[in-house]
Amino acid sequence: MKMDKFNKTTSLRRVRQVQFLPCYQVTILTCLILIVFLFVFTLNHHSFPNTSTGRARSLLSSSSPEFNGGGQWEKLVRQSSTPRKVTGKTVLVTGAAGFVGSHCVLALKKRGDGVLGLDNFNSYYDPSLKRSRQAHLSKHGIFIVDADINDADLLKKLFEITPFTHILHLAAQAGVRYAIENPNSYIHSNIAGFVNLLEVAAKNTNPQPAIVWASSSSVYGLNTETPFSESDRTDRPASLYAATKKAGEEIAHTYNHIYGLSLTGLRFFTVYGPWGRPDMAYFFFTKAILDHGDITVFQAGDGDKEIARDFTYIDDVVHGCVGAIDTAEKSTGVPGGGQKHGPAQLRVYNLGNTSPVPVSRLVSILECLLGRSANKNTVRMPANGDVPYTHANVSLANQDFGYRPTTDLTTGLRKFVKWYVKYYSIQTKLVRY
Ligand SMILES: O=C(O)[C@H]1O[C@H](OP(=O)(O)OP(=O)(O)OC[C@H]2O[C@@H](n3ccc(=O)[nH]c3=O)[C@H](O)[C@@H]2O)[C@H](O)[C@@H](O)[C@H]1O
Repeated sequence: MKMDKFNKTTSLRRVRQVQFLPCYQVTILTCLILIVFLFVFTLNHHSFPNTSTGRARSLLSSSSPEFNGGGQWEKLVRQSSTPRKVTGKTVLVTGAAGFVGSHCVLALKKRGDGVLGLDNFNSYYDPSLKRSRQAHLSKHGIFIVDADINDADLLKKLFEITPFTHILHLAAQAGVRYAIENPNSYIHSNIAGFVNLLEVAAKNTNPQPAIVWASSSSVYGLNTETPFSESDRTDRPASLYAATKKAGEEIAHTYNHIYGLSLTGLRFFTVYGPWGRPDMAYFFFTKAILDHGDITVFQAGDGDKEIARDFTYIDDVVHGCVGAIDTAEKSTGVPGGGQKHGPAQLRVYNLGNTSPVPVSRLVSILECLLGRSANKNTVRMPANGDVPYTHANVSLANQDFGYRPTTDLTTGLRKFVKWYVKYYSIQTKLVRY
């Protein structure tokens, strides 16, 4: 390539300059290159592992407890719980691979909060569904620690790594009827697990977090006056599940009184939606209708009264959980569990839909959406802990944090069914209903 005069001269000068750079300049240049290299290397190793890489993704969705405690594990804990926004909260969500937990984790992360999940991935229902939720969340940089809320040392370790501002405690043994089969599971999770979490929050954190936790509409038990309000009596639970949730509310009062923990109980009303729980009627009714199986619809009284539930769509419940977190006041206790500085916030709210629907209507909606009839049997409600109806008055949650449910059952079930057939790869034509 012919070089013109200008280029030739310039290039010769440049070559000369390079040949005769004084030693000190070469040294400085070398140091600068090294510093840049070190900086880039460090950045790569301290930035959140790119979850698109197999190893990072596998760590984020790691199922093996041995990751609890190692350097890489600690880094995942720290990165997942670091807020993206300066004003972001740092929330520990227990039951994060559960139905309500996984939806709340995603909502908090998306708005810029730091979120760390914790879940024991038990086999109360299909653990693969929990693992799928975990994989879905890991794409958003959310780490779920595989552990049980009864593991005090693990909880203390997490608080050593991250000073969580809030705990959203959703881990529990759910399900009204299962308590007949496995009562101890309710004691393990809903009583011992809750007390363990409160013990760590009260005595092993600095500062103490504010806690929002899942109570249940079932605490209204055999009440007959509707709609149910938070000030109604709750001393007639109809199931062990309800009794453990009621006990949770009393335990919350104790830890609030002694240790100054800020505590907010949320009484969920039959929550449903995509990524839901297979142990709930709307879910297994859908499966049965698609599989041409039988479903049993309970009837109250002498088998002649409709049973109804105030079915509440998951997105409305998530808004309620976030609202409760955003209006939670700080705890007033001191590290180590000494004398609290003053009274701490203690609240309880209904999160329902304010419009109960008979179970038979739920079945009709599913039949229309799925374009198939159900093989329905109607039986008198067994003595299994179920109650004839639930109906929420939500004026308190609306007043305190703007809770306002907006999803009717047909709309919500349409979204659920759409998710269901996709998740389970079912080839069926859904009806626009
Ligand atoms: O509000 C709550 O706090 C609870 O809500 C949910 O309990 P439930 O309201 O009982 O929901 P779900 O099992 O879907 O039964 C729905 C209806 O179908 C009736 N039902 C049930 C089974 C059946 O075979 N036939 C039937 O008619 C049954 O009698 C009921 O009337 C959560 O599981 C629980 O963890 C808790 O969160």
